[in-house]
This record gives sequence, structure tokens and C-alpha cells, in this order.
Amino acid sequence: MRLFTPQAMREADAKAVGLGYPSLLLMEAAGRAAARAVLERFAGRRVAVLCGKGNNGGDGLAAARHLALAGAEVRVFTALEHAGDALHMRQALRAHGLEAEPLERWQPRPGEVVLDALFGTGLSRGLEGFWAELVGRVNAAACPVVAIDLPSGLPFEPHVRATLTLALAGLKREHLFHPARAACGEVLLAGIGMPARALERPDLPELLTPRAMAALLPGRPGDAHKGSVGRVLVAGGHAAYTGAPVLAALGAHRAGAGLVTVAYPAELRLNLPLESVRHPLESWSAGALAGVRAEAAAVGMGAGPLAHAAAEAVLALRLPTVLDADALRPELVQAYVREGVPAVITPHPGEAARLLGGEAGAVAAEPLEAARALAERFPKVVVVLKGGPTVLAWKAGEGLEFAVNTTGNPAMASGGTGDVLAGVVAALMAAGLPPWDAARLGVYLHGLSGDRRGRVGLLAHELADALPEARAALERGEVRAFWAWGSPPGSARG
Ligand SMILES: NC(=O)C1=CN([C@@H]2O[C@H](COP(=O)(O)OP(=O)(O)OC[C@H]3O[C@@H](n4cnc5c(N)ncnc54)[C@H](O)[C@@H]3O)[C@@H](O)[C@H]2O)[C@@H](O)CC1
Ligand SMILES: [K+]
Repeated sequence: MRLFTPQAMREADAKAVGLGYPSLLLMEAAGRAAARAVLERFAGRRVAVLCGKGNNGGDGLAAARHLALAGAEVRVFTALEHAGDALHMRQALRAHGLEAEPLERWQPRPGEVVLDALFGTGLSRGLEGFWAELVGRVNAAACPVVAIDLPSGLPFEPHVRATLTLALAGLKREHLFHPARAACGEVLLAGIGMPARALERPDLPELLTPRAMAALLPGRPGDAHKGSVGRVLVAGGHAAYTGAPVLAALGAHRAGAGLVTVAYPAELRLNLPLESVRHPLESWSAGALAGVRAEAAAVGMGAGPLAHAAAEAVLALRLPTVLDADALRPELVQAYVREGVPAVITPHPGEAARLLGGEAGAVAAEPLEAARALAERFPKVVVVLKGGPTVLAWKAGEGLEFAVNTTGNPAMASGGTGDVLAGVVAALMAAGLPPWDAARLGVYLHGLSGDRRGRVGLLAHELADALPEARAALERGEVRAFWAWGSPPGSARG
């Protein structure tokens, strides 16, 4: 499943029509789905449908007919200049004896649900004048708002703030990325019968789905032993940050590592899990880690000023490595590129800005572009740009792989969760997954764990402890994407 842009969705629409699929069927399916969403979530409520002049308005006109057919009390307000499919929908509505009023006449009524079909993906600039004022009135009305495709006005200001948004045919950036995501409220996806061939776009970012991620889970053979299912080396620790390597070790254990060795400066007292192997060091000199048996490593967690030496010592082992936190320095990542050692980097926007030589604010505002820039700067390194949502990119050869996570929530924004993630990804690489697969699955499981336990105040070690349960649910096929109809509230929010 891919993440669409409005332009890509228009191309899919055109492709469907090119395949002979009548566009009116898409609009009819969109209208029916919107009516269903309103009826399911707001049974028995009166509905005011606000329709714009484009195809989004046409979807609204179709929805109004289906709502009326289902017995709902509906008022329809619309722009007057319809053409094409939207005009057919207006005629169909009229054939059922329903007359639309001009939009200017709409006044909110208490308890009524507003179905926002003013604008979808067709906006080229921000709304002004009458339209901006109408959006303001929708937001000021104390009514639940269901938006068709997108809350009207997005991606610009002003825009409608919806309670529920019904994404049509595919998810678009606004349905996942801040700040637009906040305006969408809950997001559901309606397939609307678009032919699968029309939606095939390998060039667009992959959306991590439960089914695709479950298929990546490494198996656990019957004759498994602790040396055969993946051994992880965690290297880090500094007087001011003694928790970070401990949380990375915990993440690795909870993600299924057979053995976790933690290398750290000998003068530190680390409160390591009983199950971890301790490897205290007098210095991070070359050869300090000789003899450690591991298939993957995680380095940087709380290593502070010693990060460089720690990362160099780990690099000498030539293991697939997660570089996190203090190890996220351009010269270190370049060393992995130069040596051809597989690496995954896990920066937050601030660390990404440091790697790119830019501003954290710019990275956070354009995470897809920032992840792409990092992947191009560090070829063959898998980039995990943490955020809401986390974006992954990887320049393997000529092409660029791109993925967007769909799990996780703001409650996970607390100290230590990133250390847990580093350990999880390292454990999955140690279990034999290629770095790109380990990074995608690791990020997905980490977010899923947060979604299943996610309350503000959840501690990083509790998140790690919830991993086995999250993984088991994914394995059993019990996880539903946040956009799936019938998802329990709070499941796998992107
Ligand atoms: N897969 C698809 O592509 C499908 C799309 N459909 C619907 O079609 C929508 C897109 O339809 P359209 O492309 O007609 O676009 P919209 O319905 O979003 O709006 C287009 C209209 O807004 C006007 N407009 C653009 N910018 C404006 C501004 N700043 N101020 C005032 N007016 C402005 C345009 O001139 C045009 O009349 C989707 O969001 C979806 O709801 C569905 O009907 C079915 C299938
Ligand atoms: K809309």
C-alpha cells in the first residue's frame, strides 16, 4: 500500500478511466461510503451536507442521497456551478425529491452532524473570502464534522477541523503527517472500487501495513538455541546517561535476541537486565571488543563524548549496526559507508539536522524530503527518521526505497523510547533480517507496542516489556491498521 499525493491520486483516477472504469462509479462508491460512515458513527442524528463545486461536492451529493435512502434526516447545501459527474449526482438527488439549498443559507443546528464535501484534493491555494468564512463557521459550530477525503482547505490555512475523515481510494500525506493530521481526527479508508492496477505506484512511499509487517517476522525454529536466534552487542554508556544502554539491551531482549552483550566503560554502574552479558571496558581502544560474539550491534546510546571511540571499536567488528544518538555524526556514518558495513541510522529531527547541516525545524516540517536527503547523503545506509510518523529511506542502488510507519503515538515522546528502538532493530538484524526489513519491522513493532499500551506516562522500559505481546498479536493476525473500518479506538495509529 502506498502513500499518495493529490497529484498521484488524480493520475490513478485518470488511469482507472483509461482502463474503461466509469468515474461516476467511483463517485457513487465514495458517496455511499461517506453515508455509511455517518450512519455508523452518528446513528439517528440529523445531517447537513455541505457540497462544493468540484468532485468532492459530487461525493457529498451522492452521500446525501444515500443518507436519505437510509432514512436519515438530511439538509443539503451546495454551490451552484456543477458539471460532469457532480452534476449527475445533483440530478440523481433531485430525482429522489431532495432539493439542495444554496450554501449561503446554511446555519448550524445543535446536534446536527456536518458532512464536509466542500473541497478535497483539488485545491491549488488557500481558501479566501466566502469559502474561508464558511470554513470558519463550520469550525465554530458545535457539531461533529465528517470530512470526505480531506478536511476542506487542507493542506492550507484555513481548513476544516474534522472529527472523522474518510480517505478515498488511498491515504494521502495529510492523513498521516503533522500538522494536517490533527485536522483529520479519526481517519478511515474507503476503497471505492478503484481498480488495483490504477493504484500501482512503486515510486510512492510504502505504508507499513500489519499484513506486510507480519510477513517479515523472523521464524523461531523448533531447534532454536540462544546462539542461533541472534546475538546483539550494545555499546554505549557515559556517567550522565547510564540508562540508555540498559534500555537498548532491554529492547533487544524483548525483540527476541538470544543473547545480549553490553559493552560500557568499566567505571559505570549499569542497572542491566539480569539476562544481559556484561562487558566492562577500560577504554574503547581498537580491539576492546575482540572476542564479543554477536551478529549485530547498536552503538551510541548515551555514549556522550566517547561515542566516536565506541563507534570505531564497533565498526572494527564489521557487524550490521544501528547508529543512534551520540553516534549520529556525519564522519561516523561516512565511515560505515566507506567500509561497506551495513548500517541503520535512527535520528530524530535534531540529529537529522546535525547530519545534514540544517535546521531541526526544517527537517520536522518536511520529513519525507529530509529522509530522502539523508539516504542520498549516506548511500546504502538505512535511514529511520523518527517522528510522527517515522519515515524510512534507503538508497540501495540507483533507486530509492521509501516507507512511512503507521503505528506509534505522541505518548511515546518520552526519554528512552529511542534507545529501545535501537535495540529492537539490532535484534531483528541479528535474527537474520536485512537492514531494510529489520528497520521497517522494528519501527512498526515499537510503535505497535506503544499503541497497545500507549498512555501518557508510559515509561520506555514498559514499552519494551509490551513488545512480545504486540509481536504475538501481529503474528496471530489480530492487528488492524488504524484506517480499517471497525478498528478498536487507538489501534495502530499512524
Ligand atoms: N480517486 C479519485 O481521484 C476520486 C476522487 N473523488 C473526489 O474528487 C475530489 C477531487 O475533486 P476535484 O479535483 O474536482 O477537486 P475539489 O472538489 O477538491 O475542488 C475543486 C474545485 O475547487 C476549485 N478551487 C480550487 N482551489 C480553490 C480555491 N483556493 N478557492 C476556491 N475554489 C478553489 C476548483 O476550481 C474546482 O472547482 C477528491 O478529493 C474526491 O473527494 C471521487 O469523486 C471519486 C474518485
Ligand atoms: K472535504
